[in-house]
Amino acid sequence: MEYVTRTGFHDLNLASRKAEEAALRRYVAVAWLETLVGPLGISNQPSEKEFISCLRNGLILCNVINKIQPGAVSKVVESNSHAQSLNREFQPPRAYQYFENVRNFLVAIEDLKLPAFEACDLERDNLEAGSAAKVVDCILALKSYHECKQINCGNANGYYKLTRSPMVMHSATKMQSRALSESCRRLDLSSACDKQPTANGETNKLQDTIVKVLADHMVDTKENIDDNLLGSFNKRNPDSVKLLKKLIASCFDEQLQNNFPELKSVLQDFLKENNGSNLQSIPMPLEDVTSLQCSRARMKKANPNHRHLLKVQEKELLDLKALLSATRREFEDLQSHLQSDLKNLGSQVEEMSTAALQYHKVVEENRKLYNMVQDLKGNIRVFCRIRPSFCAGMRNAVDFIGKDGSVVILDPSKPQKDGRKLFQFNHVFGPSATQDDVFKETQPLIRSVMDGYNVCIFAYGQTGSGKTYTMSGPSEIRSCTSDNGLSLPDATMHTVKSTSDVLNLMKFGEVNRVVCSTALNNRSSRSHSILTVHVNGKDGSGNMLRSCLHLVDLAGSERVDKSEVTGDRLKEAQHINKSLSCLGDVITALAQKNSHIPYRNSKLTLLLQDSLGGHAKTLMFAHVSPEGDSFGETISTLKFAQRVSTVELGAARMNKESSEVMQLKEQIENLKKALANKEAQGTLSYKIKEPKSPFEKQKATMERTPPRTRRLSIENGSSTMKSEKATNLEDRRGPKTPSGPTRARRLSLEDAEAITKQFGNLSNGSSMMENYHSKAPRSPTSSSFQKQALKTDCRTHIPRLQLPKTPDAKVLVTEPCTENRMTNGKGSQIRKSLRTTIGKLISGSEKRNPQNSMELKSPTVGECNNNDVKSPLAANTRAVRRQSLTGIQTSGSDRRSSLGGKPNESSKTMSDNRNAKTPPPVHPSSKTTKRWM
Ligand SMILES: Nc1ncnc2c1ncn2[C@@H]1O[C@H](COP(=O)(O)OP(=O)(O)OP(=O)(O)O)[C@@H](O)[C@H]1O
Repeated sequence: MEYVTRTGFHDLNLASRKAEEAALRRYVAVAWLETLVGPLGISNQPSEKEFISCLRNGLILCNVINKIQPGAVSKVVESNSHAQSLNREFQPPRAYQYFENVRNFLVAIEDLKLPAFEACDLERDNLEAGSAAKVVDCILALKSYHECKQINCGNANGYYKLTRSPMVMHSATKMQSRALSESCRRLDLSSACDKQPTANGETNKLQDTIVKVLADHMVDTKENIDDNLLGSFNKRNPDSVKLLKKLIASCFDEQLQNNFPELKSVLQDFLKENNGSNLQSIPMPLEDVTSLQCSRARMKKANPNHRHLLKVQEKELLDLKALLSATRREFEDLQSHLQSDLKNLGSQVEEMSTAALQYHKVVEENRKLYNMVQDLKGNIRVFCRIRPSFCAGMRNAVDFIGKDGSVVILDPSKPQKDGRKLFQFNHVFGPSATQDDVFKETQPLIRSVMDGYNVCIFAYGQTGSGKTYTMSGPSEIRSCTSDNGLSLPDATMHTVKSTSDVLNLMKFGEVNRVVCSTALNNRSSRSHSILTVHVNGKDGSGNMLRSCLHLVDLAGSERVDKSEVTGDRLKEAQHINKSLSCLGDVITALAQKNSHIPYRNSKLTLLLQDSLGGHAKTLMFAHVSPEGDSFGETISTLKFAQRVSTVELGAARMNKESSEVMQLKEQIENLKKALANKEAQGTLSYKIKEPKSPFEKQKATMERTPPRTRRLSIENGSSTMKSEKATNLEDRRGPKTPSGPTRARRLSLEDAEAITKQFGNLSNGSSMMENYHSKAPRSPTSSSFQKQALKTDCRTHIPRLQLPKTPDAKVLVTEPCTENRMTNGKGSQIRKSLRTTIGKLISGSEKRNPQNSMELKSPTVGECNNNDVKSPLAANTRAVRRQSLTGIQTSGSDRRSSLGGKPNESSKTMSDNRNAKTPPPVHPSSKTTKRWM
């Protein structure tokens, strides 16, 4: 083993020395040639290849020999650049011409008896071993000859010495070649190895392997391992990289890798820098340890900045690694935080949804409780408002206003004690109360409207007491219309979406309201004004809520002797007072719980029937003027208000329609359509002759529905213009007619009811507004009386079943006949389904909407219908039928009768039907008219 190692080093030494010597000789030869012919254009330490290339054209050689021995080569083929510039057509010499140069040079050399070489030695790119050395020897021999000739003054024969030993030349040119020697020595492996003691067996083994590979390489390439090799590494010469890889592959094994980690890292860095290859993919990187150590030492010396940079970079790398791991940790923390946050969020959302559900429940509960409180407070409430006095010097009739709703009125003409009268109301607004104060107290009722209750707010009081001011606000926007330009337009309904829509509509209504100056009020309203806001909405469960708000600004009662009105104004005053007197009668009857309530005596009371005796919530503003001379009117007003406050209304009821009812209605509509389609197809041949004239119509109706004629005779009988007999008849029928909510009203507002509304504080909910406008009072016999019939029931928006007016109704009437003629069973099924559905609807929630069903009158049905009514003339069947059509409840009613009776009395009244004895009618103009006029 020891032997092998020594041999290896010997070979390496030899090869290295040979290579060094060859390089040195080339160096000397080039240096000498340049002294004679100038720069050769190659490095001073040329490789063999470079050296040969430089001499290949023989030009330098010829010039040199001609300088030493003038005329040795007589003709030299030149590539003269000067000649090129003069002659544009100059052609560069061809290769064979250059060959002449070489040949002539070699002839001259032979003549001088100097060692020559072969011309082909200059021609090959791949040099054979020793071929370049021959050229170098030749040149160095020529040099010696020249030197000798110089020493012997031109005679060199026998004195020159062939300097084939490089060591001699080395010593001779020691000073010049110091730099080259240094660089060669750096890679002189043998000398380095000699200095490095072997650390252990593995190091020796590694060294041997490296030396062997390098020696082979040097032998192969005839080059020493010098800076050229390093240069070629830097130029990424594939040969040098191949060498390196060979070294790595052949010498480096796993164990060595572990023993020389530093070597490995340096080698990796080197390859990365110079070849871009990744040593990870190279199985065993290797470098001579000694050489590596030398390199590193050199690196330390030559480039301390790099070392520093490397250290800094290593440090940065470590920092980055630390940062990376810290970031990873942070990322993991964040991830876990995110997870927990998401969990929390989920649970919070769950909680929120639960809370939302709870909230809805609480809101619902709150609504119930709120309305319960309202019920307890009483569904009819009375507020008194006293307007500011206009006469500063006059004695005030209002003596005291208590915060508990009490007010003391003082008779100015009587001594203090006797003249004092105490009244108690739900609230009293003094002269200083603002509209805001009033609204604050009124607002809860608005909320009730949104909850589905019907609400009526009306202002009552003598003329000029401030009714319009309360209902419409301080804005004086009313316009006076000329006396003869009055009109009574039909009530119209408009969709409103915002407060401004409402206000615009109010302005529109105000224009139509008659206002004129009297001795008591220079802007006296000559009509009642009613603004109705219909609210439709859906609650959370999909139930439909329908409600309405009546805002009623009554025309003021006035003593005509005081108001000093004449002509049309006088007529207006009479009608105003008459309708107010009717209102008083109704209130009195309600307060006394009479079985008969004379709603029909006036359009006003008919209009307010639902509010006064139904299931609505009612608020009355009693307005009084504080002046002493109004004492009488004030007392009247307050007494009336007191009476109103004693009225017990039935429990307010929400107008809620379940989704089931809605579905049934929809079903009915669909069935109606299907039936109409059937008719259109001509399967029904029987048709009822349509009455043409109004008289015929009426007659037809009478014939078809004799009993209902009376119930539906509101158009005819409700007018105060009817004969007293007729009025009394109507009054008698009063208790027998359906109660408020079960009745559809057809009104002809022939009275002095110019109706205009104002409602500015509803801010949400979709609503419909009806404006009821009426002319100033006309003659009761006016021909327009019939034309101006208005439908005013707040619930009239529920889709109607106007069967008698539609082809469907006809079908119902002729049902048995048509059914017999049906050729297929489809129509029959449809009708059956329709009847079932209608039956369900009527007997269910539809009881609240009698107007839908009241028009389902078909007296002949019983006679013809074989399917549903077995005995058409049976009284009980008709009663049931009538009940279902009119919505009158025969039993089970838990509400107080709107007619003032008790629940069981009510039902008794119903069951007693028309045979019930009613109290004698109270003529509206008997007492109260006097009181007001
Ligand atoms: N609270 C009040 N504050 C200030 N002025 C008021 C108040 N109430 C009424 N007025 C004024 O009194 C006058 C009469 O009021 P208003 O027209 O409202 O009475 P009215 O009862 O509607 O009369 P009529 O029945 O004749 O129409 C108006 O000029 C009005 O501005």
